[in-house]
Amino acid sequence: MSAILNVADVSKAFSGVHAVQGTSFEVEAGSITGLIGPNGSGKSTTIDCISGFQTLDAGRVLLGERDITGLRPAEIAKAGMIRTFQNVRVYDSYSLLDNLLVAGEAFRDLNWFDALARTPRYRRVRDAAEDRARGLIDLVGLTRLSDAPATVLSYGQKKLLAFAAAMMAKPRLIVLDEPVAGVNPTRVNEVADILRKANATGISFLIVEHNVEFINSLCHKVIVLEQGRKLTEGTPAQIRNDPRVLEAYLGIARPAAAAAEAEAS
Ligand SMILES: Nc1ncnc2c1ncn2[C@@H]1O[C@H](COP(=O)(O)OP(=O)(O)OP(=O)(O)O)[C@@H](O)[C@H]1O
Repeated sequence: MSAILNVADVSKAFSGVHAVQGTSFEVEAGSITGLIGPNGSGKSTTIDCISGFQTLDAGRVLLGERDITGLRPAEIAKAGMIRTFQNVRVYDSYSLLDNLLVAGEAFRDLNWFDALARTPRYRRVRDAAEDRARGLIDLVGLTRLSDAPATVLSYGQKKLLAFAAAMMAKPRLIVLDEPVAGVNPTRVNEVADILRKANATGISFLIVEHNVEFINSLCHKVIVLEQGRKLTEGTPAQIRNDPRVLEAYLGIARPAAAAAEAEAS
């Protein structure tokens, strides 16, 4: 399988704090990959560096074949990678539909005359964008609210809207920052199903999340960070049974035999 994202030896420090130290990993095309680790292990800084919201001190980031190191977030988004934020960003006074039309920059290539005169070109662009937006609103299960202002949505629903907005631009890779943090636990499986459906349309995902159960149920591969470095990576089953991961999370001393076995692997 080829990589949609290749992160090579990325480092970032903040006035002496080594938030990320020589981290390398890949996201395979078509996969859902999880990025986990204890508080302060460098997850947010890593995805900030990948998506252009932080400059790298060292390292390289490839999106498919393209070197995106040092590009600005808007350029990276144009190249096909969209990143969402833990704090949801939606326009409360806009309808769900308008939120998606704005996010998808549906009218970017139209001039003022097209818009003012409602030219056939304008109508074509608008209809295509609206069809896509309505499809995505269906995908996230908010159909009955499409024309309501986003302010009526619950926090979890706003996260789903932000996710639909990220999909508007037809990205190849979406980086999700804690998609189920603060979401009602009864709704977490629904979010997982929505992400699986989106993944089935060909979009790859890199997901930062504290909810390890959610990550294990969803991801093909999981990368574990600890103190700014990659501790390990593997399938959810491998990660679940890795004593080093348990130790990183709980800070517990591992039995000598298990530690030796983990180091030998
Ligand atoms: N802007 C900043 N200025 C100074 N230090 C920072 C900054 N951003 C992150 N750090 C530090 O870098 C380290 C990694 O932080 P980061 O937020 O990337 O970890 P995280 O794994 O995302 O944590 P959490 O799970 O708590 O969100 C921490 O020690 C943090 O205090």
